[in-house]
Parts: sequence; C-alpha cells; structure tokens
Amino acid sequence: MADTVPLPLYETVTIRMPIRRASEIGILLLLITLLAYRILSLTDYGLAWLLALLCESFFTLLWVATISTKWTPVEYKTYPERLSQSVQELPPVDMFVTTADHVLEPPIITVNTVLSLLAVDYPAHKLACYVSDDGCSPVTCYSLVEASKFAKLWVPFCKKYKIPVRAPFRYFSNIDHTSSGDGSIEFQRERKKMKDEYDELCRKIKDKSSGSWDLNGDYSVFHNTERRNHPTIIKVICENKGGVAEELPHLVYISREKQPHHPHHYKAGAMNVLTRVSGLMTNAPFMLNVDCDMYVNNPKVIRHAMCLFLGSNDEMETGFVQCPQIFYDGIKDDPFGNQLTVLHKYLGSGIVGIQGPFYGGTGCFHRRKIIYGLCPTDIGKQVSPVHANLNQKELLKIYGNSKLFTKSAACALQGKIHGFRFSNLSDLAAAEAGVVAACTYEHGTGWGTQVGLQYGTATEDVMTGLVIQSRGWKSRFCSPQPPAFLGCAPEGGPESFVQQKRWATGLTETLVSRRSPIFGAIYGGLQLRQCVAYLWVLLWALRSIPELCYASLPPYCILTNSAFLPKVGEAGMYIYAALCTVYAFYTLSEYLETGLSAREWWNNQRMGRINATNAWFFGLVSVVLKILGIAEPGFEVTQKNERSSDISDVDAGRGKFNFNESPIFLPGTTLVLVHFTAMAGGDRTGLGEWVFTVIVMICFWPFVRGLFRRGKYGIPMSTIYMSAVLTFIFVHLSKASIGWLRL
Ligand SMILES: O=c1ccn([C@@H]2O[C@H](COP(=O)(O)OP(=O)(O)O[C@H]3O[C@H](CO)[C@@H](O)[C@H](O)[C@H]3O)[C@@H](O)[C@H]2O)c(=O)[nH]1
Ligand SMILES: [Mn+2]
Repeated sequence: MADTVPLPLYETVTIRMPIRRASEIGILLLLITLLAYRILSLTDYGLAWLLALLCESFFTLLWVATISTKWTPVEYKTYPERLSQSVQELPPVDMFVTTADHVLEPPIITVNTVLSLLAVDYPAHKLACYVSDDGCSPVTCYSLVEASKFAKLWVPFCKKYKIPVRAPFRYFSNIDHTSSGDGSIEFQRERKKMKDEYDELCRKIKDKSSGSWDLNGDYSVFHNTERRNHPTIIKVICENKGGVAEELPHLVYISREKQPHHPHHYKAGAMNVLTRVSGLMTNAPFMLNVDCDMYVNNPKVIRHAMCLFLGSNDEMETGFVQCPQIFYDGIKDDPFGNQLTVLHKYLGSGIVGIQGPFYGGTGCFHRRKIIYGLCPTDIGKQVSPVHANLNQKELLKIYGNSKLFTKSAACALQGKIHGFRFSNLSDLAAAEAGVVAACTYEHGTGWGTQVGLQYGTATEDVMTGLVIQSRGWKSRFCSPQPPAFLGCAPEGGPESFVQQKRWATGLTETLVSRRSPIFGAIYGGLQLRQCVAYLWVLLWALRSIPELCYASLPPYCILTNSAFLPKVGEAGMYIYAALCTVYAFYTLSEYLETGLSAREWWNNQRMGRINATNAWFFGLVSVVLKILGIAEPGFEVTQKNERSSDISDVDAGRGKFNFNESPIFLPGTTLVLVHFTAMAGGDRTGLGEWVFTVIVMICFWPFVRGLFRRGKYGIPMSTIYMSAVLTFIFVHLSKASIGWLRL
C-alpha cells in the first residue's frame, strides 16, 4: 500500500476585502487633497489653519501606517485532530501564571486559571504549571494547595464528560453549557458533587482571605515576610512523579526573593524567574504564559498551538504563537472601549499577515530557546547562539552564575527536548531553584536585555516580541473556535485609564529605546511593514499632542474669530465633509460587519478621543519625567473582579463613568471648560467651528455630566479648580495671540 501523506496541520487563509481597500485608498486621497488645499490657502488664514495642517499631516501619516498594516490580512485554520497522524509524541509545555497582589487579583481568579490549565486536553505528564506570586501571599499559596486537592476530582470529571469550559467559576455560572456532559443521572450526581466541592473551596479561600490566621506548619515560611522584602519561597504543590498521562500536571508555587533596594522589574522579572526555575525543573521546549485572570476557554488550545509549531517545516516561521486577548462578561456596547474587538479583528489580522502578531503578554506560547536569545540563523548549532563560540565562562556571564542552569539552557538552545530533567522536583526546589530566583542572580548578566523578557518598559510584552522579531523570527496567530482564552477587562473609570496610561508609557519607552523598531528594521531582521505596524502602536502616546491640539482649535477660533475649517460653500468644505462622512461609514461598517452595534462603534470612537487626550497624554508625561530623571514609571496592576453573568449591568452601576482625584482627568475637564467658555463668550466665526465644538462636547459627554455630579460619578472639585485655572490661561493666551500675530 502506498504511504499516505499526512494532511497539513494548518492552513493559511488569505482574507480578501476589496471594498475595504478601495475605501482606505479613497480616504487617503481625500486626506491628501485636504492637505494640498490647506497648503495652497495657507497665506489667507492664520495660526489655527497652520496648526490644523500640522495635525492633519500627522493623522495622514498614521493613516498610511494603518493602510500598510491592514493591507494583507491572514488567518490560520488549525486541525488538532490530525496531530496523531503527523506527530509521534507531543512535546512538553511549561505553563506560567503570574499574580502580583491578592487584593487586586483575588486568589479565586488565579485558582480558576490554574484549574483550567491543569485540566487542558493534553497528556498531563507533558505539562507543568508554575505560578509566580509577586504579592508573597500565604493566601494565594494556600488557595493553590486547596485547589490542587480539588483538581484531583475536577480534572478527571472534566476529561470524563468532555466539559467544554474547565474554569469552574464559568462552568457553574448561569451561562448555558447544555452541550456538556451526557445528561445521565450519574453525570448529574457527579456534577452536583463537583459544585459542592467547588463551593467548599471558595468558602475556604474566602475565610482565609478575610481573617488573619496563624502561619504555622507549611505556611510558616510566610512568617515575617513583606511584599517587597522576603526570601524566595518555592513550593512543589503537586508532582506527577510517575509521569502518568492520566494524573495531574506538576504544580509549583514561586514567590521570588525581593529586597527593598533591588529592582524587581515587575512582570518581566517574574517571568524571567519562572523561566529559570522551570528550566531547572522541567525544561520544556515550549512555554505558555497567561495572566492570572486569563482562563483556558478551549481545552484543546495547546493542541491548536502545536499544529502551528509542528506543522511548518521552517522553525523560523513560528518563533512564538499568540492567541487573541478576548474578554468575558464585557459590558454591553463596550462603553469604555477596552474590549478592542474591532482593533484585533482588522488591524490584528493585518499584522498576522506581515511578520506575525505582536507578543501580547498573555495567551502566548514561546519556544524556550527564543527566550534564551536564539537567532533563526543559529538553529542547530552546538554553541550558544547569542554570540557564536561562547565558552562556559561567557555563558555564565549571560545566563547567570548557575552551572546547572547554563547546562539546562544549553540543552534547550540545542533543541534537546529531554536533555535535562530532574526526576525529583522537591529536592531540587530546596537548592538550585532558590539560587536562580534570588534577587541578586541577574546582576551583571544578560537577563532583561540579551535574554529573557525585556526590562525597562511597562509593556515588556510588546518590547520582547519586537526584539524576537528583530532577530528575524516570525510569529503565528492561533484563533480557534471557541476562543482559546478569556480574560478580565477593567470595569471602567479610573482602572481603565490606569491601564491605558501604563500601555502608553510602555509603548513610548519602547519607541525611544535602543530596541526601537526603526533600528530593528535597519540593522535587524524586522520587515519594513512590520516596523510600520509597530510604529502605529508605539506612537499612541505621541498622538495625544495633535489630538489635544485639534480638539482645542474650535474654541480657539471661536474666541479669536479666526478659522481652522473652510467656510460653507468653499471647495475645501466639501473635501472635509466628504472625508468625515466616508471615514465614519468606513469605521461603522467594521463594527456592523463584526456583529457589533452602532452604539458600540460610537462608544469606541468617543473613548478613542478620551483615552488619547487623557491617559495617553499622561503616558507621554511619565516618559518625559523618566527621561529627565524625575520619576520612574512603575507597573500599576489593574483590579480584577470575579463576575458571573447574572449581574445585571444596571444593578452594579457598571458602564457608568466614574472619576477620582487623579490628574489623569485634567485634560478632559479642561477641554470641556474651554469649550463652554468659548460658546458663552466667543466671537462670531464659521459654522464649521461651531459644529466641531458640539461634536467635541458630545465626545466628552461623560466629562460634561461629571461636572454637575458629585460622589464617584462626579469630577472632584480639586480637578475642576485646576481646570478652571488652565481654562483661564488658555482663554487669555488665545486673546493675546491675536495681538502677537498682528505684530
Ligand atoms: O509586579 C508585577 C506586576 C504585574 N504582574 C502580572 O502581570 C499581569 C498583567 O497585569 P494586569 O494588571 O492585568 O495588566 P494588563 O494591562 O491587563 O496586562 C496587559 O499588559 C501588560 C503590559 O502592560 C502585560 O504584561 C500583560 O500580559 C497584558 O495582558 C498580571 O498577571 C499580574 O499579576 C506581575 O506578575 N508582577
Ligand atoms: Mn489584565
């Protein structure tokens, strides 16, 4: 019988969107026509006209970057059921979960993520789950110990009945999981038992979280520890000693050493410790990284990712595999614009079609050797690939002073899957793992620069992905149905801003660093269009300047009786109106095509303006302060809430815009006050400026309302006073500028 060729593990699907492309070019032509019109009539108008020209030039460049990024969208279809024909043995995977604060990130959320990982549909003896706790919390550790006991019942139950969602809080919530189980009496009985056991687990965790408890026995190591000052604590909670596929994967708790004056590099530092400890313990060739709030929603996810890794002949094609970030229990119509559905769909699939998706920090599978700094050109070489011909001494310098670890790293770099593996995790935990988790271990080594996740940015994910792609690696996107992972998006208000500000800070830090995509494209292996795609994202914070400026032009014009828009009846007005109309329909159609509402489109447009002028602006400010050496930006963790879908949005007040004392709300409040002042006491000017003012006011409606409310839904008086002062200065300067310009 002739050998049958195994079917491909994945297919590449090119998405064609001719109408979209035509509209994108149409918008570009309108933008260019508008710029030309502005330049030709520059001498007839004043300062406002020139500022508008500068802002619109910036927007046009961004649009060019948008078109380039969206131009060749691609999708992958994976076939995990074909793996058994093509692959003799599935490779091991080390799974990392990071948590940082048991108050902001309640342990039950981390527990659910861990349970969903332990229960994935993959041979258990090929898996190990490592949890990093930057909060050094005995409650988190206790929760994991209790969770591992529950897992002994939960995992077999999930596998026996092919439960579709293996995070218990979701499975037991009111969401319809009718397809699960076989409906038999036996199933009903077991399900009831699971539910009782899970409730008991929740109760135990809640008890420990609410009261103080005697830290004795297993938990005495947490005695006298502080978040920022404690020795390394490593606990092997569960060990699959016999290497049995049907048992549970290893589960290890790690709280790395912290000392007050040692930088710990936030999540990147935690991930690097996880990489090293797991390198000593299991050294799997693939590593999966999830945030504590991102549970596995598709139990076959590792198999889907393996289709992409193992299905292509060239390793260079799949340096890492990223799954989309999708959020559960999003608020209806996405009032805070933080679900990013449309952004991921259109811009995301465009990037997938260039050099592959960015590393998004969670839901990502890496080849271990890539995190160790391997370049695609060095695959298969015997020596360390960071620089060719490294001897043991130089290796120790890059990877740190642990011979055992460098040995394990050398195995990983050379692609020897089982080259190095300890049989007894617990013995090892006491010794070498403690060494590599110490806070001084990285001193003078390549961690955070040459190897591991990158330091020096609040968005270590984007920068690390950029460094990998600058070395010439490509990445792949894994988007199975149902979605691979689901996570928490901030509830809105201040938290959402904190996150946007952190991202804007981190992206700007990356932009101005020596890792900048521009260098990556000139000196490294970053493709030109990939570089443009990175720039599109990294320019977020800088966008705040033209956005603020553009939004201030109408009140400026009303106050000074000047114009930044063509008058009604002039040719320029038609260009401008056509541009706005086509752009609005183009963006609206993206939402409707994705199955989202027009309301969501509007909410996202509005939040786009609000985020850019407030959170992104402060992101920029924090980078400027960092460069001036005044303040170092940190990593503010966002609050996660355990929700179940039966909370109604209205009851919980979700979706309502709330404020706090943070200066982040200053620009928005000032803009609104400036517009009010202009409307009340401005000179006459063109219709366009007035229409624009009304549009800005509608965009910033949450701020307008916030002015007249008190409590958490109102803008604090201190912010309003500050904004009033800024408004006074703006009005004064605007009036004064008339005189200056005449001189
Ligand atoms: O000192 C720290 C700070 C944070 N974290 C963890 O980092 C993850 C992300 O923190 P979160 O507050 O949820 O931030 P998000 O903005 O939701 O995270 C996105 O953006 C981050 C970069 O800003 C990436 O690190 C994340 O992977 C990505 O999901 C969480 O698991 C935290 O526990 C740590 O382990 N140590
Ligand atoms: Mn998060």
